[in-house]
Amino acid sequence: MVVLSKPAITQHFSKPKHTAAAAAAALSFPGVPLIDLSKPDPQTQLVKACEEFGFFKVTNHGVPIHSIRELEAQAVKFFSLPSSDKSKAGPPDPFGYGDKKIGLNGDVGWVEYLLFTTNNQSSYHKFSSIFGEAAENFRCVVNEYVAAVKKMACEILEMLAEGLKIQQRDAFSKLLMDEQSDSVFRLNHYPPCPEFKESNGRNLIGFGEHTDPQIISVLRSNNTSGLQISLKDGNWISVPADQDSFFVNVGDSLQVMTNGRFKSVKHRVVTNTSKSRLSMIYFGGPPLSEKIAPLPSLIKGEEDSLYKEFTWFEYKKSAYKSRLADNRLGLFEKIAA
Ligand SMILES: C=C1C[C@]23C[C@@]1(O)CC[C@H]2[C@@]12CC[C@H](O)[C@@](C)(C(=O)O1)[C@H]2[C@@H]3C(=O)O
Ligand SMILES: O=C(O)CCC(=O)C(=O)O
Ligand SMILES: [Fe+2]
Repeated sequence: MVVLSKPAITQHFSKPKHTAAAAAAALSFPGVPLIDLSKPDPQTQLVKACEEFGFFKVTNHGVPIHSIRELEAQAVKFFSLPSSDKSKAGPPDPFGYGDKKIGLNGDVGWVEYLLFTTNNQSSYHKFSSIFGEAAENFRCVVNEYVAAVKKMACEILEMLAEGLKIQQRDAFSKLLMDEQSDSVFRLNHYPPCPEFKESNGRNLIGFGEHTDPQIISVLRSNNTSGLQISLKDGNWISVPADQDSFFVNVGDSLQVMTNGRFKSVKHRVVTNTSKSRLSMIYFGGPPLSEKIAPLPSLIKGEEDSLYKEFTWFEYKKSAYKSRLADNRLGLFEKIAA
């Protein structure tokens, strides 16, 4: 277990709402779709999971265990440093170390984090002042992990294209494979939050509800729970932690490219009262100049495109002006006649 020092509570954090309806929904939920990548033909299962939940869990993923362990060790080492050292790797503008403040528009969470680009290494400069020569080691460990997770993400995207009967198998994966792919890597550390244990049994928000803007997100965490997803009826479901598996989210861009057939899942993280949560997320995005629009083969019969075409640059620019919980795709939806 990762046990790191906890920061003082200095700000007001919202609390997730718990209702009887949410408890009932949790009881009827069949569980997070589980896809074993070593089994033949997971295409149909993958498509179904993306349509129903926009979220699934993957086992037999092929990401080397040593790569996961080394990255976790580096992350624990970094987040254990004194705040005065960690803040030298900030601010997250948009890459670097951040503490409690998420984005630029007033969102806060019980979380500290590191954000990196994956296609240019400039986000590592801030590290050299803290880690010295070890910064190079940190960079190698992150690069090795990201390469392995990106490979898995591309394989999943190719199976999804096959499952959707898209002629071009790499219609989605080529965007992540592109040298200019605007992908992001994030390490999140949620310190335990015991101060509120007695208040009313509820946990605070670690990372507020949102959808991910990119094509696909691949998340791995330690064995501390906290991640929740929103079902279509709006009820929240806790995702049991599993440090040996990966969790995959459909992002807004994939929802658009599939003309709304796949759902960009709303998710959030609640804090744990006694254990710290450490998560590592790869957000696979397209090049900035890429035009995002529904693939023609996915617009059925008389159906119209639900979205106006936009470039990833345009989407990102508007996303970074939004609050976490905003419906970022709203601006790009076509108004039904
Ligand atoms: C409040 C914000 C943080 C965020 C940029 C934004 O303005 C809206 C989207 C947020 C999000 C969510 C998914 C990823 O964690 C992230 C890196 C991304 O691409 O979009 C974050 C952004 C962030 O933390 O900078
Ligand atoms: O840390 C987690 O488990 C999820 C965080 C998340 O959704 C994000 O960083 O976009
Ligand atoms: Fe997210």
